Amino acid sequence: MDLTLILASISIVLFQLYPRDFRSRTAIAVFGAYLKSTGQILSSWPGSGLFLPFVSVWLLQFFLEVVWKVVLYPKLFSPLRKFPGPKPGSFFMGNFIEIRQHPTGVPHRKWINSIPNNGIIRYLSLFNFERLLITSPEALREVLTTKNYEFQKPSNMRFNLGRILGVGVLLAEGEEHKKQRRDLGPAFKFGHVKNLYPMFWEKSRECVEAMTAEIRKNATTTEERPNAVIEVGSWASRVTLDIIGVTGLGRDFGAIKDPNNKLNQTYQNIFKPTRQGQILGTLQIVLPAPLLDLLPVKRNTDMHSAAHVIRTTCADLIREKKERQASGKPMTLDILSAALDSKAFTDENLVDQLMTFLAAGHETTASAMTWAVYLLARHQDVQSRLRAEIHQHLPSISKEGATISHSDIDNLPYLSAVCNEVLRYYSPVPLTLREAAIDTTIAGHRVPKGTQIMLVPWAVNKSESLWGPDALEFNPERWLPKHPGDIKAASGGATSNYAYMTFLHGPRSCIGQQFAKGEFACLVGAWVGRFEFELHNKEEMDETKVEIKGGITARPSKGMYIKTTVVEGW
Ligand code: HEM
Repeated sequence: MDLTLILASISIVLFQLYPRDFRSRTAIAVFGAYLKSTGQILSSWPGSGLFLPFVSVWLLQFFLEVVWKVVLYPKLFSPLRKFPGPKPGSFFMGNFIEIRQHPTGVPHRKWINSIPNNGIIRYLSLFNFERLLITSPEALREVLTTKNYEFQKPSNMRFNLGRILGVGVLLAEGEEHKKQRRDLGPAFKFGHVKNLYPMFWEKSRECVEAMTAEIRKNATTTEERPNAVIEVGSWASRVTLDIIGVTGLGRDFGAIKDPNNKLNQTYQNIFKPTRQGQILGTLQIVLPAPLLDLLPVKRNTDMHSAAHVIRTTCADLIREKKERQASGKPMTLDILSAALDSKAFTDENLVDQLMTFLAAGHETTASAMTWAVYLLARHQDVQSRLRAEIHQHLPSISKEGATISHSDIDNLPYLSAVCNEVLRYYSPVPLTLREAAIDTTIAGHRVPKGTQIMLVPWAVNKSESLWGPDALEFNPERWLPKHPGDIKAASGGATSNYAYMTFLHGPRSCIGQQFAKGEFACLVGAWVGRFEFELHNKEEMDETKVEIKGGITARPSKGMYIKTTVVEGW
């Protein structure tokens, strides 16, 4: 038999066994070149050197691999073909074009509500790479809880996030993750978080006072009450950065006072959507992220210098805190102090943990605040009712020194309902992914190692089969008990807790969930108590007119401009 044919057959087998192994392809090419040089194969080919045969065999394998992976496997052989899914829009690019044309998670939402399925929808990404969208509580429970460690974060995601968020608990896997989660647990327990509410409130107060001052300064109208158009997203980022600074790390970054604060600017730059960022993100579907990171382009240079600023800030914070500890001064109530007390982390690892808390703990809540203001501006009735509750039950924010406790905030039913509904409707993290670390099953179906699993809060949180026919409506009422003992209200009337994916579930759910909910409620309470919000751009009453940037968190790509009026006397 022709040896070329044998080589090609071996290649196909190896491609299946080692889909990403360039070494096997190279080894076969070397072997092929050797056989050619000894005259055993391709003897009619011109030239006697090794280079040309090596390149030819290498390219032949590459070509076969492409044909196998892009056409034959996904279209004819994959065991995942049995799952229902959207019709591919393109022969080579599957559903990728539709995904690119819409904000992250929006096509998935359409599919979840239009494609009958039993918990899994399959679609195709660029070059027909397969993706499984998990849709039912049973399948979500398996991926997130019972088989949690069988589904890990893909390596490109780990690399990308690791640059800015550090390799802390968010990116650890397996036993290492279990240990880190256990050691950090006490700092995030409600028993600790509830003591942070007065600090959340004090920072919220500082923020509304600074916003009020800016509105009064810019109010040019002759209207009775001072108002101005402000970009709420940047205020949200500044206040949440200061809150995580004080309550998480024991340092006031001063971003509310100074919009040009270096750390704030650094985060703004890296979370800003850029064309280069998008192109690099797309290339990662086919190329390893560490390779792309070597390209000398502006996006990479920006990311490297941002990582340096963030890492240095965190290392300084740890040094200061340790000096304080050594000098016997009383320690503050923050998460870093709790982590130091646990003595479970090396300084280097603590830097990574802090980087995680800083980014994961402020961009997410800032996104939630931006969407809260947008939704309240669109729903004036909800806004007025919420303000009435706040004015009736919370102390005036003008009173310096007046403080609140966790129960003052958590006992306001309408505030809780509005916050839950905002977090359901515009989940700050629209989509996250996992990869099957071993051959496994979901809902009894075989899922091969390496399969990409999509967890999409923007789809599941609005699934009509889980939330009912009004899933796509903003309706805080769903979180209020309809009658005494109505326990379904606690899950917004959904059929399962897994319908609410904002913080995920299971061992890898958001460790900062209680923190985030308390902080968010304090901020919403303070902002809505002090301001009335109206859309500046009336076109945005139609939510499809708000351009949304993709990325780790979802935010309006051009900012959220809101006519903000000061409510006097509170
Ligand atoms: C509204 C605000 C927030 C939302 C919507 C949110 C959402 C999430 C989500 C969806 C994850 C899982 C990501 C994944 O595994 O792919 C996560 C993980 C995490 N979040 Fe949050 N988060 C919020 C606020 C916070 C805050 C305030 C902190 C810290 C103070 C925090 C710290 C973390 C950490 C450390 C993890 C990793 C947990 C682990 O893997 O064990 N988050 N968050």
